[in-house]
Amino acid sequence: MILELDCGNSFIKWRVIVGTGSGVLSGGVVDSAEQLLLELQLIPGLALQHCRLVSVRSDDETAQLMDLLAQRFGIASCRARSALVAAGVRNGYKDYDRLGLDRWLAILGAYHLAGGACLVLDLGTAVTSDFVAADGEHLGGFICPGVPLMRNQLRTHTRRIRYDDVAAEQALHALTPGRSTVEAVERGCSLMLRGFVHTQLELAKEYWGEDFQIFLTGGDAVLVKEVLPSARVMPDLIFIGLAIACPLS
Ligand SMILES: Nc1ncnc2c1ncn2[C@@H]1O[C@H](COP(=O)(O)OP(=O)(O)OP(=O)(O)O)[C@@H](O)[C@H]1O
Ligand SMILES: CC(C)(CO)[C@@H](O)C(=O)NCCC(=O)O
Ligand SMILES: [K+]
Repeated sequence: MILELDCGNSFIKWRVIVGTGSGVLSGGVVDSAEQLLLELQLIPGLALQHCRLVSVRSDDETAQLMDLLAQRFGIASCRARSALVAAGVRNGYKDYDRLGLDRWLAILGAYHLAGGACLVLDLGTAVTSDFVAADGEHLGGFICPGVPLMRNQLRTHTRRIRYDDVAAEQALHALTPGRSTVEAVERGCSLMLRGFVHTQLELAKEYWGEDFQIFLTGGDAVLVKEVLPSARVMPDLIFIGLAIACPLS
């Protein structure tokens, strides 16, 4: 059994797969290493042999997590690293090791699946887009705040924008102009996200005409699914890239 971890800025996404195949035994989303250990304890018959992980957190925090896993399960973790070239893709950053590793793995996963040009969108705490040409050349991408950050900035820097999570969810059944604060903010942020995604799509068309695939991942992928009917929505895209970056025999 292999433990796979995607340590994002807000959450740790985890799953346990059986062998090197794609059989997923269990998985989830947690907000701390402690919570991860608690959830793993609940899996009957858990027998971890390996761990591979990607982290956009600090080296200290990531090393702590790897130590914790070594102590608890006696396993070493393979951590995905930056590379200039991997699996037919050339990193497009001027300083290749500055490109977020979650982006890099999503790119590797997408190019592997597409075998051609692709637009990769990851909608998490931050929203990112990346462009990979048919020959595997990564052209770069864009980073902007995701919905959780936009919403929190509004809450933090205003006095009268206040509402709860339940109201927030209900506000998104339509995208007509809001008639309450919660509707106005939630729909506004959702439209900003859609506008961003739409712009990425137009840019990809300028580069490649109709000859490219779109990959959509991250917790807020559902918010833009409708505007990208041809997108492949792949919650596990980073894990696909992780298996490419950290192969285990
Ligand atoms: N128990 C849970 N706690 C938190 N999020 C959950 C939970 N279950 C499912 N989720 C979903 O998982 C998503 C987290 O994935 P997301 O891609 O946003 O990760 P992130 O760590 O916030 O972002 P990033 O990887 O960019 O730092 C949330 O948006 C939420 O929709
Ligand atoms: C942009 C995020 C936060 C998205 O998770 C991550 O990929 C990251 O920390 N990247 C480093 C900066 C960059 O990619 O240019
Ligand atoms: K992410």
